[in-house]
Amino acid sequence: MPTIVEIADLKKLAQKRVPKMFFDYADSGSWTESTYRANESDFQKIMLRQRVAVDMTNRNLKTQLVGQNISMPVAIAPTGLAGMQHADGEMLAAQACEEAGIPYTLSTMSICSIEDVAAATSQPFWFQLYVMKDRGFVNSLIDRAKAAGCSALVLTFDLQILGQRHKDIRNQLSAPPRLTPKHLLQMATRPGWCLKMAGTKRHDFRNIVGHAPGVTDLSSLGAWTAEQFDPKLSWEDIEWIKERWGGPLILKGILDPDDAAIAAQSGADALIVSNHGGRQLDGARSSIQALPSIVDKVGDQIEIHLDGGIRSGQDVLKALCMGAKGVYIGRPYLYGLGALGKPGVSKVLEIIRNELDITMALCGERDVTQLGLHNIDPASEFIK
Ligand SMILES: Cc1cc2nc3c(=O)[nH]c(=O)nc-3n(C[C@H](O)[C@H](O)[C@H](O)COP(=O)(O)O)c2cc1C
Ligand SMILES: O=C(O)C(=O)c1ccccc1
Repeated sequence: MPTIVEIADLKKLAQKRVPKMFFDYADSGSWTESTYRANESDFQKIMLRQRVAVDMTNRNLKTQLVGQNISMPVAIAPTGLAGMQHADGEMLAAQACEEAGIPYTLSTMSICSIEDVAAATSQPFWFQLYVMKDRGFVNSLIDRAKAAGCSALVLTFDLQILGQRHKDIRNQLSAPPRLTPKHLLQMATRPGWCLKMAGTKRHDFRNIVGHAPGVTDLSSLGAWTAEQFDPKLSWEDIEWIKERWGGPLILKGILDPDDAAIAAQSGADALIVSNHGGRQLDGARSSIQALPSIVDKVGDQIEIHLDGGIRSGQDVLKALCMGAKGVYIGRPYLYGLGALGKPGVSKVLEIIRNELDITMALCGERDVTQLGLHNIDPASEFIK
């Protein structure tokens, strides 16, 4: 077993353990992947101010997101097909989050169902909603999330149609799902993964299979989902969703200050500055570059979260200094899951927590809620 020091170590291990088409699915962005790369590399353009001779005892990482107490300002981002990185992936990741005291967000496109994850945990988790054309089905998802005790709804606004994903197309990982000889070969070279998958009944999109009309197997599921994402989704839809849901609502996928201004008036409790991890509009700016103009415009009106490119506790700190109240991690937790299952996700959270704590102390700060632009070197890019 290699020594695991940073997130990149878990990524290497996941690549060895997860069949290629599923590792690539998690690891890729859309088209040329320039936005995906910028999400990560733009964090390097921000420099921190080193301060010394400050009392570093009694440091605090605890904070709140949408009024809920959490042990550090980090949540798990919703990711479809997480259960393909590791058998029962969604249940295991939710358990790791529960132990770490941070929110887990379950994707609409999950392998395990809302009810599976509720049965595997004892603390509320968050649910991410995709608005489908079949509004009856959307209503039933909202009702099921409520019944399962979910404590926030994350409404994704940046996937009315799917971005162009070249790696998925090359790997033939597209609707309708079909196993090719190449897929079988990729799985055969990952026997540990196969054994665990053979040991679980949860192989399909259980939020959908058995709940959506006419979806009975993988092939009818592919046809149904391919035509279900709603190209007519609009700001007006927030109203009926908010009313039916009745709890904290978080709007995900805002990158432009003009959209942020509308989002701030929409009745949502928070927005997530996000480009879907560089998986939708390739060529859009990175999340961290987009953050300052959105904070400027609506920071006093709505709680602002961010995701995209967070690969360390230091990245978390930079996002907080620039005005995000909390961040989400997508790929890092998927790497942990693919590498080691639940202990891998716990390890990711432990690494990030430790890096955040040490970086904060070396910046001369003791409380994560007190970070701000005063901790950023004014010579950094994206800083006015
Ligand atoms: C494999 C994968 C699947 C994803 N599926 C969803 C999804 O089902 N719903 C959603 O709102 N976002 C989805 N996203 C986007 C993430 O929620 C998040 O915005 C992104 O991963 C953040 O960037 P990061 O991976 O660099 O942390 C997905 C991302 C990945 C990598
Ligand atoms: O892959 C994604 O980013 C995503 O959001 C998604 C969309 C449709 C099915 C599964 C995942």
